[in-house]
Amino acid sequence: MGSTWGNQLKISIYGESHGKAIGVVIDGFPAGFRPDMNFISREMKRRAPGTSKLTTSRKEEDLPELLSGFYDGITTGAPICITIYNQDMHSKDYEGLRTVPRPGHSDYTGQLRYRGYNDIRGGGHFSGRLTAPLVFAGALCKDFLKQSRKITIGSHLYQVGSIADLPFDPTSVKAAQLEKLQGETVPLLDETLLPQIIEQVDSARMELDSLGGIVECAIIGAGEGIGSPMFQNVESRIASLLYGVPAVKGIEFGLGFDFAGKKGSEVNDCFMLQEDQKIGTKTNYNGGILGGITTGMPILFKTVFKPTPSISRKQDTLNIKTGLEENLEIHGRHDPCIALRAPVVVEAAAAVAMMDLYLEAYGYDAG
Ligand SMILES: Cc1cc2nc3c(=O)[nH]c(=O)nc-3n(C[C@H](O)[C@H](O)[C@H](O)COP(=O)(O)O)c2cc1C
Ligand SMILES: C=C(O[C@@H]1CC(C(=O)O)=C[C@@H](OP(=O)(O)O)[C@H]1O)C(=O)O
Repeated sequence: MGSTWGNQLKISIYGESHGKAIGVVIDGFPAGFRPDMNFISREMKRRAPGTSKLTTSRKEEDLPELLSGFYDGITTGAPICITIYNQDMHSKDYEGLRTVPRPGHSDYTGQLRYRGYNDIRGGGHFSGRLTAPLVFAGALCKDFLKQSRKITIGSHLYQVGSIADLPFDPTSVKAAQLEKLQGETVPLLDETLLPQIIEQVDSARMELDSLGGIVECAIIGAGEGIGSPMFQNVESRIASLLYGVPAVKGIEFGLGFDFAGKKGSEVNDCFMLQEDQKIGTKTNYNGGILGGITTGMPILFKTVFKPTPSISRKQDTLNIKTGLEENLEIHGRHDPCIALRAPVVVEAAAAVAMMDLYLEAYGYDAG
């Protein structure tokens, strides 16, 4: 069951991009919680496709229908099941891709794995569309974590193509800053970069091409002492969810790959007593995690999204029936830069992971 994840809180994502519906079953969510449905619908809108020329032109409302797990707007403790009906499918765009697979997408490997029975339309279950139910689960968890533990999760576009934003300050990210970013269509720390970003993404699109990008995410208020060695550590819980998101090709915590060129004396986070008399560290190169367990400092990580594989430019591929190389021109509706829609998806993955860790640490009836 590749689409089920979790220990205390289990999520199971179902559906295909051009099937009737997509959705999620969430098992283990605490009873007695009244979610803020306006907040959840705002989060769904942050991810939804078809909102500008910088996204795929497929138009979906992404309105979740609540099928179970709520009574009078309050969670009952029973499994929560939500469905999002697909509305705007152009399945003709995908004819022929079984024989002539798209470079960089799942057409070829999906067939290998499922002996040709996979639904290839719109990428089927491999589609980025399956992040809509993940965002629902994430929004529910984010709301719970905020209300019951004052845990805040937010992110910004750290890089789009060749344009780099400022990084978060690793020792002093603030809840208000993260909440402000959640309200932005293109969340940036240096907002003056927005026109350049729009121009770069649009020119990639005009050149029938696509761009990659990096999302930097921060979790604050998670507290200290959460997580367990070795395989239930905070990094692996967050990363295992994020690697389930299509187009994610790398994640780094704290200084990440830049640790390689540093000396221990430069990057050991020295302990100190903070203003509130809590133990903290003077720096936060480890991104708030030591030994897989939270230190109490902000948790920080970056996630890289590859450039959208479906580009309109003519590409080489193989006709897997004839064994002959062919040219492929993709005529469909695709994101010129997945990273632009990804911040809310990254935050959702972080929220589900933190909720699972939180229930593990504090018990099922916590909150
Ligand atoms: C929010 C989101 C939107 C995406 N939009 C597209 C798209 O429009 N066209 C496309 O080819 N891939 C898109 N992708 C990425 C593909 O689904 C992904 O590259 C493909 O399933 C292969 O998986 P992999 O890149 O993880 O190897 C999107 C991914 C996400 C998360
Ligand atoms: C529908 C969404 O994005 C889709 C993700 C996607 C892919 O290959 O991942 C390919 C496109 O699908 P279609 O050809 O059906 O328009 C995107 O539009 C969504 O994010 O909700």
